[in-house]
Amino acid sequence: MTIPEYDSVFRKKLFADQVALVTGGGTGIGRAIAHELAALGATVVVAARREEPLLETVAEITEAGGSADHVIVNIREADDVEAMVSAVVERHGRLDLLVNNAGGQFPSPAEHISPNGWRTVVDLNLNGTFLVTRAAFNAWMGEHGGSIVSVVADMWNGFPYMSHTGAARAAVANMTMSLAVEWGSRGVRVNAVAPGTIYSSGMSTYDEEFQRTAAQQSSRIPAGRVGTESEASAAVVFLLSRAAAFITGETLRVDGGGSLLKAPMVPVEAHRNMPTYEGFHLAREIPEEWLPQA
Ligand SMILES: CCC/C=C/C(=O)SCCNC(=O)CCNC(=O)[C@H](O)C(C)(C)COP(=O)([O-])OP(=O)([O-])OC[C@H]1O[C@@H](n2cnc3c(N)ncnc32)[C@H](O)[C@@H]1OP(=O)([O-])[O-]
Ligand SMILES: NC(=O)C1=CN([C@@H]2O[C@H](COP(=O)(O)OP(=O)(O)OC[C@H]3O[C@@H](n4cnc5c(N)ncnc54)[C@H](OP(=O)(O)O)[C@@H]3O)[C@@H](O)[C@H]2O)C=CC1
Repeated sequence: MTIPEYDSVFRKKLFADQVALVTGGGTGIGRAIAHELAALGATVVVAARREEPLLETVAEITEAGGSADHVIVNIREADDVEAMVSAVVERHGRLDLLVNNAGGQFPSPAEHISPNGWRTVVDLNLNGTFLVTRAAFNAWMGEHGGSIVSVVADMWNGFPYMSHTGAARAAVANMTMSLAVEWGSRGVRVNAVAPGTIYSSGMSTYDEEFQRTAAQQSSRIPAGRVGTESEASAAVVFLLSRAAAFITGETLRVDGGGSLLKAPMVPVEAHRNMPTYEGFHLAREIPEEWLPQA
């Protein structure tokens, strides 16, 4: 299927002569970011574990008149990451823009997450993001400057059934602030985007019930709906661009206001398993009708 050139709201040659690396750039949000950056003049390298989606995205971008290629990488492997960043700099002579988009997790009650399941999700979303960021800084940006945006998640106020990824993404938001301070003097801006529920290819990795709940809960947020891949991409592109030249260390929410009025994605059951504390013998007893009707 021929797809038309990406219809970005930003101006055409915004990233002319710049080189961008987008991890997870073969699918979903990453694919949209790769398309948008290429449509704005960047040479885009997409990177992930599976070659087929990467090749498809590269072919689409090329067909639309953009410049792109791909690298196979598992961002959980430090050697892979070093090789990926070296390949980008060797092939294209520079690395101006980095989008840490690769990531993911599985929904699970915390008590059922195995030690290895926890480690894997933290390894992917926190350690992998750090490894790629560090490699990009050491190979190019530390000397020449650059702009980095990491995709995190709506982990504000906790992330039930997603405790592993919530912890890892909150850590990335904190790392973003640390690196913004450490690397400001090197001309490197470091920001993040925190999407709410985005109707992306990633959603189909979840079972039907999870997807149904996510859609239903999203209709109860201020925007009244889920978000699109392009809405996430536009925020990433803005933060990468010179329009955000005075923004660093920020995590921008792209969630239709959902994090302000969070509709829980898991049922919160009525119960009486948290007894009250009475430290004062004249304390008023809570009337029966104010207690949960289990
Ligand atoms: C509203 C939603 C907001 C967010 C949306 C999105 O992010 S959309 C984007 C969505 N896109 C993505 O998420 C894409 C990227 N995500 C992924 O590739 C996987 O989710 C991954 C991060 C677990 C890595 O997978 P991998 O194949 O490389 O890992 P592995 O096979 O080596 O397993 C390692 C450990 O994890 C355990 N385990 C794995 N799955 C489950 C499960 N369902 N249940 C329980 N446990 C599970 C597995 O059992 C093992 O532990 P064990 O048995 O040794 O104790
Ligand atoms: N959709 C949503 O509602 C939300 C998404 N996000 C985050 O946005 C990002 C993009 O997600 P989305 O597009 O929706 O989903 P996708 O599942 O389509 O994207 C995840 C991408 O990450 C890549 N990836 C996963 N593990 C690795 C790895 N170890 N090394 C290299 N690449 C890897 C995958 O490619 P491959 O498997 O080939 O390696 C894939 O391209 C993710 O970080 C996701 O968690 C955050 C909040 C909400």
